[in-house]
Amino acid sequence: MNFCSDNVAGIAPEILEAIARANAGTMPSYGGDEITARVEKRLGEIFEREVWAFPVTTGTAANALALSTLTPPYGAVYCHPEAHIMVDECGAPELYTGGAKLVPIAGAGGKISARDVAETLDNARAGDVHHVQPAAVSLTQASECGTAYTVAEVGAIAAVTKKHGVKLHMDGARFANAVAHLNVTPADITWKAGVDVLSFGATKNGALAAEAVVFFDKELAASFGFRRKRAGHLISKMRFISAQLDAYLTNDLWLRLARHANAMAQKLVGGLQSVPGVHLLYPVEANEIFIRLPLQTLAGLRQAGFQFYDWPGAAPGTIRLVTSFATSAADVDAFIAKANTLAKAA
Ligand SMILES: Cc1ncc(COP(=O)(O)O)c(C=O)c1O
Ligand SMILES: C[C@@H](O)[C@H](N)C(=O)O
Repeated sequence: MNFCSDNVAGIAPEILEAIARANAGTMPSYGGDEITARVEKRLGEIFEREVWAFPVTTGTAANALALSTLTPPYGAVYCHPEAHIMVDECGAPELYTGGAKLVPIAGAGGKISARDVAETLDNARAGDVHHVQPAAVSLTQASECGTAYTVAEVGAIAAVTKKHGVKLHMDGARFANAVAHLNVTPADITWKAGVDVLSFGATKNGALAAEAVVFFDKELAASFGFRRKRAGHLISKMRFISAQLDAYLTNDLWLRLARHANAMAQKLVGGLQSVPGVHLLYPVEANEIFIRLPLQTLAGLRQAGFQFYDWPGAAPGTIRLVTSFATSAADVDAFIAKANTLAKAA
């Protein structure tokens, strides 16, 4: 069983069927099709307001291109040191913004605080020609540590960014998992709290390759289509990306898939509490678990065929376990049973 990432899971059957259904006949290309139009309308319904939505095929493209609308090339984009845009996008944000600087703001559990954002922006040397200029803050929801920002936390950060004339981006590669955990409305945790643009993720939660950059500000959205095309991310047969999002957003499939992934993570972390030598690093508020286990136990789990990442930069024995819509209760029970057997035998 593979707990490396939700990226290792397949495609939710409803989404695969939607792709096949979209394969009937011809449709206008480059997003001119009816499915793409329907997706933007559906996102408006879900977010309870008009939105400007642009499908892309990767979360990295969603993040980097979204940020390119928020900052000049001499700008500063503030994010957590473990943010995906900082650590795992190979310079795409820097490339597509024309060179903006990613500036880390530390914070516990993968989250940054309004207080630290305020202190950073208060001391950012705005107007000083020798310094990058504050332009955007990026939050990851759910975070790279498997935690979720509350509505109040997002709102407090947004109050600071707005005071400083700085935009607020949300990396929502696992947005569904956060919404499912928090039990809030998509509107409350985004634009109503002050978010300007959301990378709305679907790939990790059952899509083949589908994300949507969702703008809550028409002016910010105005240049995105050109930036997407220039980056080579305007998909000619867009209907097949949009069909994934259409199915994802139908009958709350996106939330049902995320709820299952989150429930499996809760089952897993609940079962692991009894394993001798286990140490949980962060609260489990989505579908990612960060734990430390004895190295011998980890070796035995790998020998038994379980797959998971050693977490880079963390203490020896620290691993990440990620559940998905496809994780079964039997998968979870097997991991817990094996971990217990190995730890007790050590
Ligand atoms: C938090 C987060 N943001 C963005 C991404 C980027 O997604 P992609 O790998 O599709 O570029 C990932 C990838 O898993 C991620 O974990
Ligand atoms: C790159 C890797 O971290 C990926 N974003 C994941 O969460 O699995």
